[in-house]
Formats: sequence, C-alpha cells, structure tokens
Amino acid sequence: MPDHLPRAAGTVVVGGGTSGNVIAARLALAGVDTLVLEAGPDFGPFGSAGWPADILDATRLGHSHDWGYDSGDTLPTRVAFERARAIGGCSDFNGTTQTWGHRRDYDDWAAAGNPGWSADELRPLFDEGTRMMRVKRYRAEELTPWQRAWYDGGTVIGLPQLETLNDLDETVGFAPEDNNIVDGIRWNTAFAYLDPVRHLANLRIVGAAHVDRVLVTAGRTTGVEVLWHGERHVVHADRVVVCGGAYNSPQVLQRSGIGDPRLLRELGVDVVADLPGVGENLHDQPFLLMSWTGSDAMSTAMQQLRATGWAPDEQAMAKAASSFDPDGFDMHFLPYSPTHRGEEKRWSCGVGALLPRSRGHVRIRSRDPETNPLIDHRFLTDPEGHDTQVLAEGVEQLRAIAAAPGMRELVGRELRPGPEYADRASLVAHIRANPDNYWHPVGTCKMGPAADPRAVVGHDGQVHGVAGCYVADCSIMPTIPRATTAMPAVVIGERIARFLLQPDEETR
Ligand SMILES: Cc1cc2nc3c(=O)[nH]c(=O)nc-3n(C[C@H](O)[C@H](O)[C@H](O)COP(=O)(O)OP(=O)(O)OC[C@H]3O[C@@H](n4cnc5c(N)ncnc54)[C@H](O)[C@@H]3O)c2cc1C
Repeated sequence: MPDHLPRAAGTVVVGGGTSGNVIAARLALAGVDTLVLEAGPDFGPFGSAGWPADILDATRLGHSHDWGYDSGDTLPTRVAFERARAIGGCSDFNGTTQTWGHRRDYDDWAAAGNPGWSADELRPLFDEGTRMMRVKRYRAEELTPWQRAWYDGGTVIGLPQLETLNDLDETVGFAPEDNNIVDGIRWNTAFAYLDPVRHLANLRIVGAAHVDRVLVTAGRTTGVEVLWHGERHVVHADRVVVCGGAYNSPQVLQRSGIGDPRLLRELGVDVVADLPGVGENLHDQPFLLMSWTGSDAMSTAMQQLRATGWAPDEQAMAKAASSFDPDGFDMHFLPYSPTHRGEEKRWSCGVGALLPRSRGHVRIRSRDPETNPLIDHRFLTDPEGHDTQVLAEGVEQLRAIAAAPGMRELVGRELRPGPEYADRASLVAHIRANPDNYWHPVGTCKMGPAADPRAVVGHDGQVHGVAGCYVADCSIMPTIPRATTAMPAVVIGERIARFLLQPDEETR
C-alpha cells in the first residue's frame, strides 16, 4: 500500500469499487502500469485488521463508510441512497445476491449499437465473474424458515421452484440465491480481484484519494486532479478509467467539463465536451417492502436458527411477471428478515419492478467534490403509470401467497401497506406516496454510438470526443437488466478491460 501519491501512471482507475477492481486487476495482470485512486479507505488484503465487521458480515447489508447520499426533497419521503465509500465499493455493502437477468436485456444493448455486448458474447464473462467472485448456490434445505416459507409458498400462484435464477432463457420461478459468501464473509471485488495481484509492482492502490476531475487538453486526457489528505494534487496519465458508480461517475465528468453545457456554465465549469446525456437516464428498479406481524411459530423457528449463529437476511428470490407482457418476467420478490431494523420491518418481502420506464438525473450543485449532488430519481413518474401498476400487481401477488392456508398462519397480519390499502386505487396511492429504491442505480453515462445524442460513452467505454477518458461501471448501462446489478457490474469490468487490452479487436 503506497503511503504517497504517485505523480504519474500509465492508467488511472478512478474508484476501487465493483467494476473498478476488475478493470485494475485485468490491466495490472497484463503488465499495464495501473494506479487505483479510491475516495474511501483501502483496508488492504483479506485478513488485514482494518476491515470493518459490517462490511465482512454477509448475513446483513453493510452500512459503514457510506457516501451519505439521499433523495432530499425530490421524493415525498426522504430516501437514503446508500453507496459504499471504500475499496470494494458497493460489493462491500450488498446482499451478495448474484443474478444475471434475461438474455434480451443484453441483446437490446447490442442492438442499440454496442457491438460485443450481446448475451452470447457476455456469457463467458458471467461465467468468469462467477468463478472469480467464488459464487455458490444455497440449497433449499439451507433456507431460513422465513425464506423457505416464501420459496414454498410461491407455488400457490404458479411460481415453480427453480434451481437457479440465472438461466438467461428461463422465465418465472422462485429459487435459492446464488451468492458470493465465503465462510460467512461477503466476498467483495477487493478480495476476489485485487488480492491476487496486489503484489505486482505495476499496480498501486491509494485510498482516501478523492478524484475531483479528469484533466483534458485539446481533446486528450492528461491525468486527474485529486484531493488527498486535504490537498490538491495532479497525477499525470494518458488514460483514465472512471469507475465511480452511477451516482459518482457523472459528477466526475461534469466537474471535468464533460456534460450539458448549460449546467456546466451555470456552475462556472469550462466546457470540454458537449455531452448532454451525462447524469441523465438515471434509473433504478422501484421497490416496495411489504411487512407482516409474523407469528409465534415463525419467531421461535427463526430464534432457534439464530442461536446457531447463521441466519442471513436474504437467501431466496423470485422472478415474477406482471400483466404488462414483459417477455419473460418483470418483477423480483425478495423475502427479507432484517433483524437489525425496527420490528415493523422484521417480517418482510419486497417487490421490485425490473423494467422501469421512469428516468431521473444526477447533477452536481457545485464545483466542490465534497458537495452532495442533486439525485432526482423521479421514481414512478412515467406518464403511463406503468411502474406504479407493476408494483401494485406485485403487492397483489405477494398478498395471494401470504393469504394461502399454511402461509397465513406463519406470516400473520399485514402491516405494510396494511389492510386499509386493499383496493387497487388506494394501493396505487400508497405506492405513489412511498417510492423507494432497490439499490441499483444505473444509466447516467449511457453507452451508445456517437450518433445517439444522449450517449456518453461508446461500446468500448471511451467518452465520446475525449481521447483517453473511459467510464466502466453501472453508469454505462443504457437500460437496466432484469437483475440485481453486482454481477453485471463485474461483467462490465471484464468486458471493458478486454476492450482496453485489445483495442483493435473486430468489434471496434
Ligand atoms: C445496500 C446495497 C445492497 C445491494 N444488494 C445487492 C445484491 O444483493 N445483489 C446485487 O447484485 N446488487 C446489489 N446491490 C447493487 C450492487 O452492489 C451495485 O450496483 C454495484 O456494486 C455497483 O458497482 P459500481 O462499480 O458501478 O459502483 P461501486 O461499487 O459503488 O464503486 C464505485 C467506487 O468508486 C469510488 N468513487 C466514487 N467516486 C470517486 C471519486 N471521485 N474518486 C475516487 N473514488 C471514487 C467509490 O468510493 C466506490 O468505491 C446493492 C447495493 C447496495 C448499496
């Protein structure tokens, strides 16, 4: 771990998060002089004393070292938009569920003018990411009583019990999750990708290094300006790969003068590249968490299990379909039993609408990198009301499972939304008053051909019109796959790394 900030590097990777660590490892292994600048701490390799317990504990979500973002007054209630600020990025915080989505999600990316991104082309990278992240699958017998109840209960509404959620051609069903847990530890991308290459002399990793902006001269990247120990420094580099995630990467570009000229001029930022798509196209899958009182039988069974020391909050998930003809599935059902939250959220199952039509934006409010941006998700604002109706259908399907004989006695009385929201109209009103996120923001540096006025990067991750400046993380997804986004983020790292290492391959 260097205790100084290098003055120059071949390639700077901005953000040692989920995708960034994949990029850094692949470049370093190929002999590229690589410098990772991570805004949060680098705790070192697995086994180092500094790793916080909450980041390691895979039974529940991580929470320390958060960027502190939230909805402010853009939503009816304040919603926290958790993002990890530490080496590993959100792979430090997440629920360790590894899902891939549907074949068409990726084929649509390719069809939109992004060669190399079809499902068949990405498939080997999903396999490689799965191997590197040490993903394994729960068996049905390993599910906690709460998880098992939903997994079994889903059959009542015709959800078959699947072996895995990750068959790109399969549609609806409940399955025990694929997860990246190793001996109870959330196996983040720092362990999976950086640890095997940390010893290489051509890889340097610097924590507490908050990149303010990418430096560009005459359309060519020359380095970055970074805040480190309270001081501003310049690091020279021919190539910069921005991997800050969907909320942070657009901010770095905007502070660099890459974005919508109107926003940049308002804030006194010199325009380097006129790309109005930067920060736009923000979307996540709107989410609603239902909860029930639970029952004595369920409490006793869960307490007995907890006494053994291993009772994760998440383990099973369903892919389900609304009436919107999603060509497969368009909802996730997520049984959830977070023991560390209030009693009200103890016995829960969430529904996520996986093909959202609403779009929002991320915009810097200041040139100061420590000033939080405006994050306006505009959840549930699509004019057709599609996103709200899908969530309403999901709630109705979950209620049907919860009401089935056998299940009803286990889950108890519905607390949220509650019986007063029984009919569709009142349910829709409740959903609109309580929009929430599913922790999967994407799309703010959209990938697409230069002819697309809203595209920010090309299929190889290079920012249009700025030589040597790349983006590689969830922000480049043109549309969100019907998946949780951790493994897709790893795959983006694998895909862009290959483009960086083989710039002449036929897809360019
Ligand atoms: C609470 C939570 C639960 C989740 N659960 C799941 C789940 O169970 N399954 C799943 O598939 N997905 C889940 N996700 C989503 C998934 O983890 C993320 O979508 C994915 O990890 C994002 O990867 P990324 O590389 O785009 O960004 P990140 O992993 O967030 O990486 C960005 C990195 O860049 C750093 N950075 C940002 N700006 C700068 C800067 N200016 N200078 C230097 N460094 C910077 C950040 O500190 C961070 O380390 C969850 C997310 C959260 C927050």
